[in-house]
Amino acid sequence: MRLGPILRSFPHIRPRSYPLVHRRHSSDMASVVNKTAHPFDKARFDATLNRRFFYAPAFEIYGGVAGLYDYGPPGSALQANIIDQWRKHFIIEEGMLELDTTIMTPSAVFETSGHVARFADWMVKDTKTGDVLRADHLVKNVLENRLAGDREARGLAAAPPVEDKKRKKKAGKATTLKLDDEVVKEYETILAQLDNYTGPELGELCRKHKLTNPDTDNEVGEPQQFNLMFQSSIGPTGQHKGYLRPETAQGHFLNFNRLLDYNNGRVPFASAQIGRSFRNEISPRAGLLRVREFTMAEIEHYVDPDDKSHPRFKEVRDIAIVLLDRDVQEAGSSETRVMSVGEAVDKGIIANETLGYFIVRIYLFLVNIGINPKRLRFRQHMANEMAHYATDCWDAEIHNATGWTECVGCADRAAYDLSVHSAKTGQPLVVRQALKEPIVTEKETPEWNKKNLGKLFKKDAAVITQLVEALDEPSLLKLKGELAQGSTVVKSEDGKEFALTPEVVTIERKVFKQSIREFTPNVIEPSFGLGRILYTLLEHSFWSRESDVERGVLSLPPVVAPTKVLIVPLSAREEFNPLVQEISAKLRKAGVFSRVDDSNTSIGKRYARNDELGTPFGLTIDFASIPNRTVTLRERDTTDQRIGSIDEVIATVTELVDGTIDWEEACQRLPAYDGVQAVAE
Ligand SMILES: Nc1ncnc2c1ncn2[C@@H]1O[C@H](COP(=O)(O)OP(=O)(O)OP(=O)(O)O)[C@@H](O)[C@H]1O
Repeated sequence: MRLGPILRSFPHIRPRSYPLVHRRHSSDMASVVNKTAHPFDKARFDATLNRRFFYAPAFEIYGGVAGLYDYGPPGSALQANIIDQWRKHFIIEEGMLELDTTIMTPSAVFETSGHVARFADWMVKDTKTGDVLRADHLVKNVLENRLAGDREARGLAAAPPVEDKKRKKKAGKATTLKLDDEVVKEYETILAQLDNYTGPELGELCRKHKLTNPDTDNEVGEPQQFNLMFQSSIGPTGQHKGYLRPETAQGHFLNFNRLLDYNNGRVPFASAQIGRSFRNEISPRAGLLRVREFTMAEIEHYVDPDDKSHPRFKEVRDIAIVLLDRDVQEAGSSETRVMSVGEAVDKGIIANETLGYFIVRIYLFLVNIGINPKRLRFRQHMANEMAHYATDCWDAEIHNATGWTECVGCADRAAYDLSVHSAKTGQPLVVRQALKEPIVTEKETPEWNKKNLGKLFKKDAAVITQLVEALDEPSLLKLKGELAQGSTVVKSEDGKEFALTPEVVTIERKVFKQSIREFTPNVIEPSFGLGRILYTLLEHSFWSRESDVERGVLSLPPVVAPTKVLIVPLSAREEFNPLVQEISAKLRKAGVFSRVDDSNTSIGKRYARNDELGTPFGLTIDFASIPNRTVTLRERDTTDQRIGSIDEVIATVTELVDGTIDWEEACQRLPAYDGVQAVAE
């Protein structure tokens, strides 16, 4: 993939900040750090996140509620740093207009947007226990399980586990059965097209393939729609229905006229918003990947429907991305291909330049914060899957222990939202553009004698005017000819006939000059779920050293790491305090977030604890530090240590955190630490 040119175009993504090609991910950690890494262990990973309080079930001491989580200190800091990068990458780099709109929304808004009628998933009920399952998830889980069982029975390499062991066991005897080749093909085809099925089709699949509730092995009933919005009421009367928003987008659209005015009446421009959204998910079981309350970051980019080119597209057109396009999925396959975004737009695979531009910008953002590009793909929506108004839609999917998960949606929503809100409220939500050259047109135009029209036709006058004004050019010409002969007849929809004469109406050819063009802009919408990104980033960053498999390391890039530097005094003796305070103050002044670990435990344990928290650098103050004013600098992934004067090391670590230098450059500045000074006690 060619990243050089694009990195030069977007200055805050510094090519030298842990260069993208050298990014550390759990899957290729061994080659990066030149040490042996232990394979990813989901159970150990989950235990580490829980122990270090990245996040935990909300209301835990009351038993918790499925799909609701609280973030602890490292999780909150990581999320804040991801948001900070998002704001720099999108809002600042692209000059977007930021919003903060309300969560509680009156019902009328979601009735108009279509959410009340259609923001729903298909659910099925266990016929005996009444347990509720999401229909498409049931099909996916059971078929994936059967395929995994088939691979096991054929003695092929076991597929990555799709569910935890307990559920897998419950999912039935089928898990170890060898399947017919045609059945395997059929299951694979169903899975490739899963998002394309309607509710009744999912019901048919359950019946045909005898798909039962994996927890109980009981049959399930017919799929029914379940609306995912949380309903509430606004005010004390209970008469004003409201909803917690399930996305932030409507808040953008309703402020369109003010935003347009703020942007001096010109398109293209984009609004951006980071905030909470709520979805009453049917059965959330996948940790942060499917929750009922989550933070979204959404962009609405307003563009001329007749010109969806993007002024900066040339900066990104050579960047290659992994695509899984619609045709491939509809043919029952999930084979991806690598293609430059320029080629994908030229060939019409991606609908337009603006959509292509945002797909690449999403890719760069994700890779910059530490997502492994080898586990990132863009999947196009299939025909049935796409909202009826959308013209093209691509999901950034990130691979993780549960498979591929949509983390960012990127859709061309056409003019749908602005048009429906405008029609409902009577407020024009349009752009008026002064034309450089006025458009001059000639057309046949009815000229009415209002006095005669009223006298002759009384209350029917309005109907007649409407009938004639609605005629197209050839019909008006025909009318003109008939009037020239003396009279004509027009017919209303209910069959009533009206005879017209030149005393009432004449048709004349007139010249019109149009100097303003009015249009409803189209909207390209990148929509990010920050919790899914945060979770997959943690997974991609987690690994264990072969020398200490019990302990994990989170190789988060410094730019998002919750704490950037750990200050570790070798001993808790008082004489270390002045240096600890001096170093802390200097790091604060340099804008580098640090923490001191002066706990009464071995230095190795303190480092190990902070490796699990993803802290990229450690500064050790030892007994030689006091007379020599030296300090050692440790890098988390390699565990290499260098030594230098306090000021030299602080300057170096500041640049490492900013991303202006990488570890190799730091090593050229600071000599290796041979351990001699530490024992000079
Ligand atoms: N229940 C959820 N929990 C966490 N994040 C979510 C959830 N639903 C949506 N998101 C995030 O919001 C983004 C935009 O929402 P969108 O409406 O496109 O998702 P979706 O298609 O409904 O997702 P899914 O098909 O997985 O339910 C998603 O890409 C995802 O990152």
